[in-house]
Amino acid sequence: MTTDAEKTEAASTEGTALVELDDVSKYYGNIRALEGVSLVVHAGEISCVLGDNGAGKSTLIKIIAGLHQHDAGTLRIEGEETRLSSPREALDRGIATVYQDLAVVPLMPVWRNFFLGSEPSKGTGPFKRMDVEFMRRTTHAELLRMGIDLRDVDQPIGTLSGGERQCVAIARAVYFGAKVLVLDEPTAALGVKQSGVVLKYVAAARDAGLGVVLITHNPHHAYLVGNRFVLLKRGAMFGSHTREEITLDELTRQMAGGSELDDLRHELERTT
Ligand SMILES: Nc1ncnc2c1ncn2[C@@H]1O[C@H](COP(=O)(O)OP(=O)(O)OP(=O)(O)O)[C@@H](O)[C@H]1O
Repeated sequence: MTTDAEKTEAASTEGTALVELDDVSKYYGNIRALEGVSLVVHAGEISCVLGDNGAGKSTLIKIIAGLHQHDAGTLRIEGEETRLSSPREALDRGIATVYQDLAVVPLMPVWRNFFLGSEPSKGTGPFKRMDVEFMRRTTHAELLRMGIDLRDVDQPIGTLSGGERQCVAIARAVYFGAKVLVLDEPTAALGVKQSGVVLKYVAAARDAGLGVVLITHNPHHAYLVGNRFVLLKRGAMFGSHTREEITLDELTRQMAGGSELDDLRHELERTT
């Protein structure tokens, strides 16, 4: 029997990838942050990047988000080879990044955070004629569309749980037209229940046709929603699998597989 994830993958892989990293490397001086890393992100799919501390996950995000440029290899966006020179350029090309420490203003209402940067007082872009009631209604409706019924959008966003704040940030990116969502450890600081809420929300964004890059160190979270899995360690890729190619047990084993022993050996070699 074909699962929903398999059907989504079969349909989406027919088109050009939204984002593709091919054999990408990045160095900070002598430090190898990434070497020979490849990743593909299709519409309607979640590509997970797994790795422990120092694996190169943040560096990979920064290349896709326009904060850093790669030193070697190729970045393609919708088939076109490119280098992103700023976060603004990444956003303009439909790539929205939601960082773990969300850029929200805790004392501002949820709806104001949702529309931050596009309020009527600033008169920017197509939103200059928006009124407050419209923004309140839209914030509520957009969250509800993805399965979150937030009754009071006037409450300060700081009163929401970490998981709910993540969902508001994701809903905002979707509403403002992102094609690709890059999520930096969205469940890292959350308990099981809140992680479930966020992962369900991420899957809803995927099902709405977005391509998602999910950065995580948790193979269970990745496997619950992911279509592809790239495994990083000390900047190098040590595995790249589609969902059909790997079981959760195998993914967990590969992530845990001798990692402590490897790290100890690495430290020993470095210091002797
Ligand atoms: N600006 C920088 N200058 C020098 N070295 C850096 C810089 N940023 C990252 N590094 C190094 O590059 C490597 C990869 O770091 P990166 O932050 O991308 O890993 P990570 O997987 O995100 O780690 P973590 O989960 O701990 O945040 C590490 O060895 C790190 O020390």
